[in-house]
Amino acid sequence: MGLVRKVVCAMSGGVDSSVAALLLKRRGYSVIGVFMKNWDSLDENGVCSTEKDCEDAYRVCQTLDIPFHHVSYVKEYWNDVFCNLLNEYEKGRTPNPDILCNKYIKFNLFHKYAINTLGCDAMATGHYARTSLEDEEVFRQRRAAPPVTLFRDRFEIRKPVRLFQGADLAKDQTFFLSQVSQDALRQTLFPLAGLTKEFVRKMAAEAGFHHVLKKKEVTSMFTASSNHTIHHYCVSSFQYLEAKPGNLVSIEDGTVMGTHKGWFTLTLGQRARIGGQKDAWFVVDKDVLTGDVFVAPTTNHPALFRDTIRTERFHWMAVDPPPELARTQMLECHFRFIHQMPLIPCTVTLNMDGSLWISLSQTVRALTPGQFAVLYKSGECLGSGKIIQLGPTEHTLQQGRQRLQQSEPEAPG
Ligand SMILES: Nc1ncnc2c1ncn2[C@@H]1O[C@H](COP(=O)(O)OP(=O)(O)OP(=O)(O)O)[C@@H](O)[C@H]1O
Repeated sequence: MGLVRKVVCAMSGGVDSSVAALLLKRRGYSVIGVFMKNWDSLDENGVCSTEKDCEDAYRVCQTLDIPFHHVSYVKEYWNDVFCNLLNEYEKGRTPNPDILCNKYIKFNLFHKYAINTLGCDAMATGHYARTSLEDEEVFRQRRAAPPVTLFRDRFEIRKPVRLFQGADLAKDQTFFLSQVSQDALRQTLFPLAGLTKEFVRKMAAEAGFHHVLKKKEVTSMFTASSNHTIHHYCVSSFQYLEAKPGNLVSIEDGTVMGTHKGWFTLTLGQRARIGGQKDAWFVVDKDVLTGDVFVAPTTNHPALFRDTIRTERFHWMAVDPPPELARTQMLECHFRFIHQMPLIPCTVTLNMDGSLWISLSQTVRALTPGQFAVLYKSGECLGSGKIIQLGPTEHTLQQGRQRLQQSEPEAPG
């Protein structure tokens, strides 16, 4: 193998990927900056924000004196991500476009473009995340091994590459990377792995990237800090779905409280606007067959809380389930289904079909089908699986207990 030191840096025109490119260059790699266009969108002034971001990425490349390319995945994004979103909505689920974009576009098509078309040895992004290979590189770099050795090892190491949280836990983005393939992970560098956002901003200022520092935090097309945020961004997809109006039904006594324009416009835990009601009501369930959306009064109603979910076949970052799970069918680890939500201890059971039952140590509000259950153990992101089934809510359990008490025969005497 000849000298393998070419790296494509995915550049969004934001601070993080600009500093990622700067660090790669300082580490002695031959860097190519590439901007990806996934979506045609106009801001409130009718300006295409994608073009502005592309221009910003180009200016950073000029400052760094590295080549710049741009690629369009608008068609592929539409087919692989957007249509996937529409399908999920039709099933009554709330999807996560960011995770799907990383899986199908950035760490699939873009990865292939970097390796096969541009002939590079690796790709890099400005994500705050770390892989096990990065650790080994750091170890070797301490012994002053040249980059050529590092890359050769990268291809020759057989053991699976693992994904870890980066040094800045407040910016941890492993949640969004939890569906990425082993092949792509093996050939990806995360130059910001050991840095904090604060330090990255300082580096950007020192490097003269003032135009990217001035921007508001640039994010991928959708960045979701909560179920509702994702949902808000996805509203644009509703125009492509057939409106399916139905009733808003009280979970407490079955009373019809009002109507809705289509259940896909409502997600679990979201406030349902019901005319004539003094108090706030929240979506707790949907019946895809009848179109009924069930609602409950108060944001902390027991019908919103549950502690068990089932996922689709789970995607393990390291390909196979952890040995402990394969051996005993059980694993103690941590769970999150929303980016940056505090990790919750859980017990995981592996099913024959590769799906998981996840039992949480506490009830969680608005666990939502379509979202991804992401698992962590000691700072490692183990992977994720789409939530497809929910366990009983506190409300169902309370009702069950009441019925049981009512049906119990009176004690004799
Ligand atoms: N349009 C794009 N073109 C090329 N790469 C992109 C694009 N959007 C995102 N990326 C890559 O994905 C990484 C994560 O993007 P995301 O927007 O989720 O996070 P970010 O922390 O705001 O990153 P940045 O500050 O670089 O925009 C970016 O750092 C960049 O490497």
